[in-house]
Amino acid sequence: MTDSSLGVDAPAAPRPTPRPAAERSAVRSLLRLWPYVRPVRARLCAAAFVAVVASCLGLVIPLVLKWIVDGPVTDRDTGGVWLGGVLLLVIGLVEALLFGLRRWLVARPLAGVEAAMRAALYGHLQRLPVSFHERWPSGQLLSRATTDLHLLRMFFAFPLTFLVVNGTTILVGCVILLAQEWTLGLVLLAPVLPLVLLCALFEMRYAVASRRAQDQLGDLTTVIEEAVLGIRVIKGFGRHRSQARAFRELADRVRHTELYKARLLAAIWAVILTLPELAIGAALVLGTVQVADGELSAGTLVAFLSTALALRWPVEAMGFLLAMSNEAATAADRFFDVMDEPIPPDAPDARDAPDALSGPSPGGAAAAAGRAGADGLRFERVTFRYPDAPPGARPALDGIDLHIRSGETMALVGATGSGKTTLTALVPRLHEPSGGRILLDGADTAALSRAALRARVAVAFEEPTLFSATVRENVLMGAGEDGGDPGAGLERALRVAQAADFVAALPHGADTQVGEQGLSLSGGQRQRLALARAVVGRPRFLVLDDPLSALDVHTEAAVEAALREVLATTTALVVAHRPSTVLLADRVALLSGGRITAVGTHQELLASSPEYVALMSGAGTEDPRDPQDPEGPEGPEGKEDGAR
Ligand SMILES: Nc1ncnc2c1ncn2[C@@H]1O[C@H](COP(=O)(O)OP(=O)(O)OP(=O)(O)O)[C@@H](O)[C@H]1O
Repeated sequence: MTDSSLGVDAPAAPRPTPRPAAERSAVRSLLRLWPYVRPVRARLCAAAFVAVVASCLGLVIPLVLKWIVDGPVTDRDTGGVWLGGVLLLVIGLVEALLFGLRRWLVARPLAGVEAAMRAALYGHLQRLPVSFHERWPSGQLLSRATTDLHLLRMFFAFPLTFLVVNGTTILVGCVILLAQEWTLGLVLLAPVLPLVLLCALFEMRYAVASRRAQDQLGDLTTVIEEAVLGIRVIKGFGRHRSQARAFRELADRVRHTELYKARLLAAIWAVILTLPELAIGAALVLGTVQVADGELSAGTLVAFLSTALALRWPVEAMGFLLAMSNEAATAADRFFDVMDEPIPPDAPDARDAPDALSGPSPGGAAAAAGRAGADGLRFERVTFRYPDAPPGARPALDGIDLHIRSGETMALVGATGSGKTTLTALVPRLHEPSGGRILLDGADTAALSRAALRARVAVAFEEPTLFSATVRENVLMGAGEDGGDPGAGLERALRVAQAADFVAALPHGADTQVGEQGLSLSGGQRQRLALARAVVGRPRFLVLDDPLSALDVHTEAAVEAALREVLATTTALVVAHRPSTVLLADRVALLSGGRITAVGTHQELLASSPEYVALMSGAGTEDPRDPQDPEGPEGPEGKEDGAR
């Protein structure tokens, strides 16, 4: 996610580069949507058929007119004229009814198609790895899930049908025109070739502009979203003016692109309107001369011109239909940009695969922690490099060897940027190690399905995220499916996290809606709820990334006292910055420059590691490594090797 909350220059958020226009085919892009349209194909075809019939019925009107003019009018037959009038009325009514039927046929199924595509996109986004979400601006994803899918529904409902309907109507109309008087017909058809060429040129240019506009709209969505989420920072630093300027610049870019699109559309529309009008004018002059020479009946000329005029709307609408189809093709490309992102392969589900961790449910963690053969959490030569790290930079984690015995609590201590958060994120496989392996009770995490892994490992991050749901729902998110009595679990978790009192004081207790990101709660309250979520499922392995950083000293002491009870029955890795948190642990691992440089009890490290002493006294807070330096400050041999 980009941080442009305080941006002054309205930087365009990074986004995947679209394919060059030459490689792109609007038809190919739209054809990829077939699997989603397939279930409603019968309805769509029926709707298109009904619309074709309705539209072609409109072409019968000139033929009736010809009959009225050459027949009853010439013969001064009033009854015949009335009959013709009634016939025209009936044809008009049937046409209107058929168009209404078309709309009814597509409305509901297409809402279903849009919902199915949105569900597929959402499901895919949930399964994509964290590295994808770090790379993609959230606004780009939001605009794909909303604006682009809406454009696609509009395309199925309107342009898709009417490209077929209008195409068929124009074809049938041309046959009627040629059949009535082929010389006049040819005059009318003269602009077809230049029109087709101009439309192709328009299509190419409009496709590029339309992609640009939709991407810029995504960037704008990102800025709006960040401005809303970061409203406190913006107000706090008085940056609303620069923020508004940044927004205006981006909005201006969108406006320019939209104006360019409008100019393109106006140009093609002018051509589409003018050329056929000129042709109709020429045919009118030629036809009148023919009628005057007696080569053509007046009725035929009336019918001919009425047919030509009836074809005006189908021809004129082509410009809009092509523009809308192009926007839909762009929306399809943007949809598939996300859907084509590969989901990392997962091991078979624990139910199907032999699972080295099979045994008690998460609720039986106590037994598991102490049971014979349980090996705890083991890192073996684990290396991790962020995909977007500068080339030549040292990996964030480098050859980590660490063993947390079953039932043990290990504190992870290190300067800012030393890799603590990265290491904790590898356990639930939020990132995949670049090398080495991580074992849970002897089972390689890479061989476990993500579902099985996450049922056993619970995490609480320093930055606690709460969802717009009740306290109960937020906390029970951490309970397994088979987590026993959720009420009792919730109570216990809230008690451990010292959250029971403030939750009871909320207007509806645990059923209080905590709002988007829990903004109505204090940082410490949110952190305690996140901690409750981590412990509610009685996980066998607990990973806590500095979970008490936002608490005051008294609350922290109370949480620690209650947390001891939980930690006694689980295998835990706890990132700690303060001595009070470190004291929760049996042993401490010191992480420095992405390497474990010492392991021991708090007292042992105080006696043996000056870096640890500095960290605990608050003196050393910044990791000394230079990300560009491949060997780090002490070179490859310079570290104490006390990891095992
Ligand atoms: N998404 C990322 N892409 C590239 N590099 C990253 C990314 N996230 C973190 N890093 C880098 O990896 C290193 C370790 O970061 P990490 O967040 O694990 O440190 P930390 O020890 O948890 O720091 P802190 O105590 O401040 O939370 C840092 O140099 C950081 O700049």
